[in-house]
Amino acid sequence: MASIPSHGLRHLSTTRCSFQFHFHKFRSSTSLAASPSSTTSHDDSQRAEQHDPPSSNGFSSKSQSYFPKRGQTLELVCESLAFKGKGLCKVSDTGFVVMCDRVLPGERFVGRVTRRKGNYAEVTKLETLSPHWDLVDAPCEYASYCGGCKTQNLSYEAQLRYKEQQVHELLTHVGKFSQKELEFHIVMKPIVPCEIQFHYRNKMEFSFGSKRWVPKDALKEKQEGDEINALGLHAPGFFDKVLNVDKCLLQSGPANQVLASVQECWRDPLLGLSPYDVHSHKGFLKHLMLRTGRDVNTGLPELMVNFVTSSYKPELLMPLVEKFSDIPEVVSVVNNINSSVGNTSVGEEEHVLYGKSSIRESLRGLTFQISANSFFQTNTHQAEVLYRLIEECAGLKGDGSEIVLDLFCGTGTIGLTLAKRARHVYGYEVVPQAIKDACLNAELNSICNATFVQGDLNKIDQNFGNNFPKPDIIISDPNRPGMHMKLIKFLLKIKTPRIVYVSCNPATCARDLDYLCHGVVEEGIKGCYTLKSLQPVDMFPHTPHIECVCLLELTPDSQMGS
Ligand SMILES: C[S@@+](CC[C@H](N)C(=O)[O-])C[C@H]1O[C@@H](n2cnc3c(N)ncnc32)[C@H](O)[C@@H]1O
Repeated sequence: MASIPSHGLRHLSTTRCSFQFHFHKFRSSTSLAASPSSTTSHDDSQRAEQHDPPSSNGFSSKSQSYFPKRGQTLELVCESLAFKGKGLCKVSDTGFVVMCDRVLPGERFVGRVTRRKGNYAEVTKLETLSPHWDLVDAPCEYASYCGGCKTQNLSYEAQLRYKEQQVHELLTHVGKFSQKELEFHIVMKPIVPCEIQFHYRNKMEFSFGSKRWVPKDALKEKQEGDEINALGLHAPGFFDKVLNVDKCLLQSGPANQVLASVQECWRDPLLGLSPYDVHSHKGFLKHLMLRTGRDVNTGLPELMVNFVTSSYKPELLMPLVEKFSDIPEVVSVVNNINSSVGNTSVGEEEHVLYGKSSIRESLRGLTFQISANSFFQTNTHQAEVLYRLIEECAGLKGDGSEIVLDLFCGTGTIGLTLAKRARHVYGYEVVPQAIKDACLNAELNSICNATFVQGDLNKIDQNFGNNFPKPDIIISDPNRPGMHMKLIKFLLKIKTPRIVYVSCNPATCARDLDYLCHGVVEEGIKGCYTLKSLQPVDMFPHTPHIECVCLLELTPDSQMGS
C-alpha cells in the first residue's frame, strides 16, 4: 500500500484529461488531541473490532466470578462462529466464554488457555475429540494449517448460516438494534452466496522466505535434506515463516500455472536467486504477486506477474520469466523494487520486464485499468453482485439531477458505476495513487461528471462539505476500522436523504449504524437515520470475511432543522 499522508486533504495537480476534475482542498483540523468523541470512537472501535462479547451476550454473574488459569486444559464444545471466524465455546457449569481459532460449531475438543482478554479467555486447540457438524472434505491439501481458508471443511451452506448469524448477533449486541428494528429477513436480508467458491480471487501475493514453516503433523514425515526456504503464504502468526505452497485453489488456473513454474526452478543454484531474509535483511526475492484480469474485448483472462525484489537486477529474473513465457494468459511481467527493510509489495520503483504495465477488468459494463499496486475488488464475480446491490440501494432517479458523494472511493469504481445516472460524483480517498487511477478510469470510460479528491477522512473538520454541493446520496465504503467519529458527526449534521454504507467488517459496521440511527448518546447527539435494509454478501467463501451493504434513510422527523 502507498504510504498514507499524515495530514489532511491535499491538492493533486494531475489533470491528465480534459474532464472536469477539480482537486479541492478542504481544511483539516490540526489538533489531533483525543476529544471525548474520538476516545469514544476508539474505545468502541476496539470493542467492535475485537468483538468482546458484551454483557448481554449470555454472561451470567456466575461466569464472571469464574476465570480459568493460563495453561489450564479444558474440554469444550464449539457453539458458533464469532467475529474473525473464531469458535465461541462456553465452559460447562459456569457459562464462561472462551474463544478458539480453528474449531468449528459442534466440534468437541481439548483446549489450553493461552490468555485472558477482557471478560473471556482465548484457548488453543490441542486435540479434537469428535468432529463438528456439517463436516466436508477440504479440497485443498493446505487447508488445515494455511491461514487463508479457515472453514474449507465446513459445508458452504453452514458457512453462510454462521456468517448470517454473526451479523445478526453483532447488530443486536454492538448495534443495539431491537428485533423489531431488524425485522429479521425484512430489514436484515438473507446472505447472498457466492456462486463461485474456488478460483474466485483475482489477486494473490506469495512470499519468498528463508525459513520454511512445517506444520507439526508434517514434521514427522520431514526427510533429511528437505528444503529450508519457501515460496508460499505466511504461517498464521509468523512474519518470518512461510508455508511452501505449490498451488492455491482460490486463484485462477493460469495463476497456478505460473506459481508452479516458478516453484520448479527458483531454487536452481545456477540461477543465483536467494529469498529475502527478514532478520538479516539479505537476499533478493521478496514476493510473487499474481493478478488476473480480463481482455475486455475477448473476455479471456489475462495475467500480470509482479516480482517484488530488494534490488533491480533484471538479468537474474529473466530466466524465471522465460520459464512461464509460453503461458498465453501472461501479458505483463513487472518488477517492483522495495529496497527498504519493510516487507511490503509496494516498491519505490517499478520496471516492466515483459509485455504491458497493466491489465484490465470490466465491472458493471465499465473498463478498469489495474496496475501492480492499484486497489481492485478481489473477487470480480461477486463484485458485480455487490455493485448491483449498491446501485439498487442508491436508487438514483436516473434523470441526472442528483449529487453522489463517494467516501473511501479507492480507484473510483463505485462512483463511476453510478455516474451515468447522477449529476455529479465526488469521490474522497486517502491514497494518492488510487486517486490517479480513479481519474484514469473516468477517462477510460469517457465519464466527465466525476471529481476525485485525495485526503484523510479521519481528519476532516467543520469545513468538510463546503467544497461540494449537498449530496443526495452518500456512499461510504471504509476499510476494517469503519468510520471515524468526525465523519459520523458530519453524516449526522448533513442529514442526507440516503446513505449506502458498504462494510467489510460487520463489527465496526454495527457500531457505526448504532451511532447513525441511535445517536452518540455520550455526547447527547441524536441519531437521524433509519436502517432500511442490511444485505450481507459472501465475497470470500472459506474465510471469515463478511461484506454488508446497508441502506439508511433520513428518519422523517429529522428533516426539520437540516
Ligand atoms: C474497502 S476500500 C473501498 C474502495 C472502493 N470503494 C472500492 O469499492 O473499490 C476502502 C478505501 O478506503 C481508503 N481509506 C482508508 N482510510 C482512509 C481515510 N482515513 N481517508 C480516506 N480514505 C481512506 C483505502 O485506501 C481504500 O481505498
